[in-house]
Amino acid sequence: MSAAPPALAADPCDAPRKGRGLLTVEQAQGLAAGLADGPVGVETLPIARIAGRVSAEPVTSPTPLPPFDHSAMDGYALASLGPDHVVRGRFAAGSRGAREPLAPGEAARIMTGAPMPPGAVAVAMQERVEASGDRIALRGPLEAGANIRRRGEDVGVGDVIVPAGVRLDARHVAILAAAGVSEIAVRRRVVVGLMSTGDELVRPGRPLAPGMIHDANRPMLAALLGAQPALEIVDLGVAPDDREELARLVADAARRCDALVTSGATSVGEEDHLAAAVTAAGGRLRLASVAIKPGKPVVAGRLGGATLIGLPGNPFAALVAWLLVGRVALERLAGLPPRPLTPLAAVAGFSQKGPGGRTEFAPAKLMGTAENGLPVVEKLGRGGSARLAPLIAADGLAVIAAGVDEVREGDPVGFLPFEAAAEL
Ligand SMILES: Nc1nc2c(c(=O)[nH]1)N[C@H]1C(S)=C(S)[C@@H](COP(=O)(O)OP(=O)(O)OC[C@H]3O[C@@H](n4cnc5c(N)ncnc54)[C@H](O)[C@@H]3O)O[C@H]1N2
Ligand code: MOO
Repeated sequence: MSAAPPALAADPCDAPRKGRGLLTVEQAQGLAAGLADGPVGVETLPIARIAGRVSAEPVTSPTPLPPFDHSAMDGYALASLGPDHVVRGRFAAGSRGAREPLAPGEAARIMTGAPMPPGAVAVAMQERVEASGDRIALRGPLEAGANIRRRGEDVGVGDVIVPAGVRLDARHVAILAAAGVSEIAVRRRVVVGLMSTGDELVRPGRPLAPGMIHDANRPMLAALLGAQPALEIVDLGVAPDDREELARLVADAARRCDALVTSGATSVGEEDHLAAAVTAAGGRLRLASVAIKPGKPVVAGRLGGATLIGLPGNPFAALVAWLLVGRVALERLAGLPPRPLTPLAAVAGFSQKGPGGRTEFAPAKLMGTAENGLPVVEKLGRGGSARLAPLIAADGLAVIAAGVDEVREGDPVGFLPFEAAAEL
């Protein structure tokens, strides 16, 4: 976990802007999280449908696990630790167990998972026993308690088996099922509206007139977010570069969504109408310049009950701004604790001048291991926030810290694997 985000004004939109300076990533994350309206509501789901959702409350176990003392091995339950025993009785998993205790010198045939008969002090694996008729001899010494799993040794009654605010996966389903819990309270899906802005944008599949390009950002974000069960995606299409129409569209979207993620129109051009449109629709926002390269211009705001995140139009810039800043708002809405993306320590397999005041993110591949044991990162492509091809061969992003003057081969850099960024 990185340091806590800086304290925010009651309404982060009112937070003072420090001159024309860039926000650090942590400040921008604090802004995005502060704008989100707290976690969404709660619903109860059967455990078969909770994978990928977020737990809303701690779940305690109504039962001890294991529920009774039982054998961890196929073998013999022994009433004493001496070498020789007479075998009396047989217990398989699912058997109700014995009423009469074993007496010293007695043993019972027992299978893995069967309840321990009263009077038994250990289980000998059958491989460690010489059996002849109804008598067995141990091949070696055995400690008291050997191969017995005790009632409650894994989970006690009332122990928290699933904390609140975790993304649920197969592990959680397993422990809930084992404890006999069939349904739990989870956060409802966060409804996320995706909108691209720009008169030049055409849906993929349609032909391009002169000056037009295909919309890449909305399909990219839909793929990134649509795969997450904690989210419900609403495709809001492409909005034109028209202030009034954009204001109407964002106002309508804010009524239907918990979060509205747009791309384009964040910058200073004459057709960059997002800020004015949100304001005209009655929203509040902060135009932030974040110290990341690419992805610097980000709009964060609130419109009605919705959190608004406006990403830059260039697709690679939109991706980086999403991963570093926008994602944090959805984490908060989903009821997850902040999970900063922490780059892995690596060394540069390249040389370049430093990125100046912004932390640089570049498509990159891991290429072997340096003498110091750290992975070597090779940058791909020649940079550029509009280029997508270098991402295809990349395994993740090279991270070059703001303020570094020059990077030489072997210098420390960060590496952010794509897998680490795939979820909220
Ligand atoms: N004078 C300045 N110009 C620019 C600045 C600046 O500081 N001063 N910042 C540059 C940076 S950095 C970025 S990033 C972009 C951000 O621009 P916008 O967010 O306003 O985005 P647009 O102008 O609408 O588009 C930029 C670029 O991206 C293409 N685009 C937009 N949406 C999509 C989409 N859904 N799929 C694919 N491509 C998209 C658009 O056609 C433009 O080529 O501003 C710089 N300018
Ligand atoms: O930083 Mo812009 O976000 O370079 O493309």
